[in-house]
Amino acid sequence: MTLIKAENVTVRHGDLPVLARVSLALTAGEIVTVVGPNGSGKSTLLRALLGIQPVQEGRVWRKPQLRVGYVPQRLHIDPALPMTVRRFLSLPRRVSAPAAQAALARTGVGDLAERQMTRLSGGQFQRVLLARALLSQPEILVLDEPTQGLDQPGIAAFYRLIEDVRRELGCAVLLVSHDLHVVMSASDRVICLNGHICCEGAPSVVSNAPEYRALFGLGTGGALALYQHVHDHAHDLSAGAASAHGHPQHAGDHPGGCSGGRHTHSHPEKAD
Ligand SMILES: Nc1ncnc2c1ncn2[C@@H]1O[C@H](COP(=O)(O)OP(=O)(O)OP(=O)(O)O)[C@@H](O)[C@H]1O
Repeated sequence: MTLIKAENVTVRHGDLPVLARVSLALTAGEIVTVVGPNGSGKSTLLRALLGIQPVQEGRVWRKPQLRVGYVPQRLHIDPALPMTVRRFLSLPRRVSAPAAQAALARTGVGDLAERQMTRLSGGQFQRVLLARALLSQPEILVLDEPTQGLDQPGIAAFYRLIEDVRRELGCAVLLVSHDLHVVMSASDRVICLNGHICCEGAPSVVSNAPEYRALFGLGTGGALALYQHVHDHAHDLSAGAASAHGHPQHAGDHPGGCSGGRHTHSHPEKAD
């Protein structure tokens, strides 16, 4: 079932073109990650899909009465304003104590209900935000860089939590992330954005796409190999062998950036 669909969406901030003719569809239950350089329009895309960012061209369709849990990229809590975690969960809508406690327990911070928001660590803060997003029983969780500021173990733990939540609730997850190697292990689908969709598809396909490599380089490709490359086949390095792995959708006629250049089928090895 399709939850959100964008067709040829173009967004400008004033004169600045930010998104050009972006089309995508999000399906129930899938984990989709948007990757791309700083300023490539990731947050703008999420906001456009949620209907909080006007689009200049194209259209966005959302399933009627779609329940969304959204964690924005930035959430400023005034340090001068005392606010417990429990109270934070009741903003803007009041929730019952058992519902709040269940959400906190689900995200692993059940003991923090009375803690001041400003006293939380980065990882605890993100888990509280996720707990708040879960209160609406979302059909889709939309998370904008949910692991910013976390260390590597914290990032990995957070992604495991998201996968658990997805499995239990059956919700879709759309997230923006710069944690490329974790993204590749945890996503069903990756969308590589740079003002337009450069490439998209299964992680194994995108990480080998020239457009992706043009943006993120081969260094990341090496790290990705640890996660996603199951080496269960013999290599035929002759011309044309590349097609055996499938290639992502290309959106080759977009303006600005993401030129893939020459396509060589580089093939990272599994480190075993
Ligand atoms: N409200 C706004 N008004 C004007 N320009 C904006 C606004 N929001 C974003 N922009 C510009 O739009 C472009 C895309 O911003 P966006 O936040 O969507 O990128 P991003 O890919 O999420 O970046 P990052 O990875 O740094 O978070 C940037 O050039 C940004 O400066």
